[in-house]
Amino acid sequence: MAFPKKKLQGLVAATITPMTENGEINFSVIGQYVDYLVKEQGVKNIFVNGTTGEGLSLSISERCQVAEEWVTKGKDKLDQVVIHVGALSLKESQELAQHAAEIGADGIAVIAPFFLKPWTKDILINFLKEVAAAAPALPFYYYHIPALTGVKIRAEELLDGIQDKIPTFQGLKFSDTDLLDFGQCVDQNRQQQFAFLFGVDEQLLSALVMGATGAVGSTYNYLGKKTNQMLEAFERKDLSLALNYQSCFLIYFSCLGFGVSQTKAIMTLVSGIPMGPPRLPLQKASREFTDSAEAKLKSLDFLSFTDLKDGSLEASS
Ligand SMILES: CC(=O)N[C@@H]([C@@H](O)[C@H](O)[C@H](O)CO)[C@@H](O)CC(=O)C(=O)O
Repeated sequence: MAFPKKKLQGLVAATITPMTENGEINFSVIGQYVDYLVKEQGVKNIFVNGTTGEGLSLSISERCQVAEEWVTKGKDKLDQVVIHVGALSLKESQELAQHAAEIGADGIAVIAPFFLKPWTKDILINFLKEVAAAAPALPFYYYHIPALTGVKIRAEELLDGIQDKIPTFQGLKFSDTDLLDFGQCVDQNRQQQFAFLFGVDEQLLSALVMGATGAVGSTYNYLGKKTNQMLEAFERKDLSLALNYQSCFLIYFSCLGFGVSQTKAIMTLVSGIPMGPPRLPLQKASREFTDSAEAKLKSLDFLSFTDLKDGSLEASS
């Protein structure tokens, strides 16, 4: 096994899947999207076909095509492309994992199956192990998102001895607000070189304090540059500056809303790249939402939003 590649750390954008107004995938803007992330947001790692990417709402063939497009367009531009391959069917998950390996992805991630659910740690591990075995040369990440899967097995419990069962296990994507569970994951695995990637963007600063080594999230598509400034402030131990950032994020952006539909609308406004509507059962963000988001972003003078270096995150207008 050619492990480890470079450890996955820093910001990882959970990519949106751009769609046309007819609900087809709009592959034509993915190249532009890669350039936007790298050049405008300073984000060089991506997480494809996850929650934000509506991975579970795409067909298997679409998921493969989307993964392939990101890997192809990201070549020599992105550092790491991790593909989410979780599915209700073990066979489909394995197929996606194999495909990710064939196209040269840098890692795979899997959520717990959420219809017929694994009720114990051992059952969940067995499922994950079978998926990981389909791509034995790829780093494997467990994607913990209990609010959406309904699988409440604590991540700390799952991680206990996981590498004995899944030798390719490289880290955890933790999309939950239980910072005690997250902190225990970090604390009890200090000897391992696992990646601890936090997935609740509005709580990232708290997770950094608990030992997060990186973050995966939807907002890094359009707030990557600002969040990188927060990471730098944290690194320099300038906590008041870092806190300024996180508070600003909460005050100014929480009111816009963070669902996939809203994320698509905000990303379209901020990047100028059309993300289109989400696929059913999600609904397109309302006109009222888009208008008020646009007004809000303008009032914040978003793109020239006061930089962290002056210690203030007040809107510049
Ligand atoms: C439930 C959800 O979508 N959570 C997002 C967050 O980035 C979330 O959008 C953000 O914290 C704002 O609430 C990520 O954890 C999901 C994610 O990384 C993904 O798209 O796979």
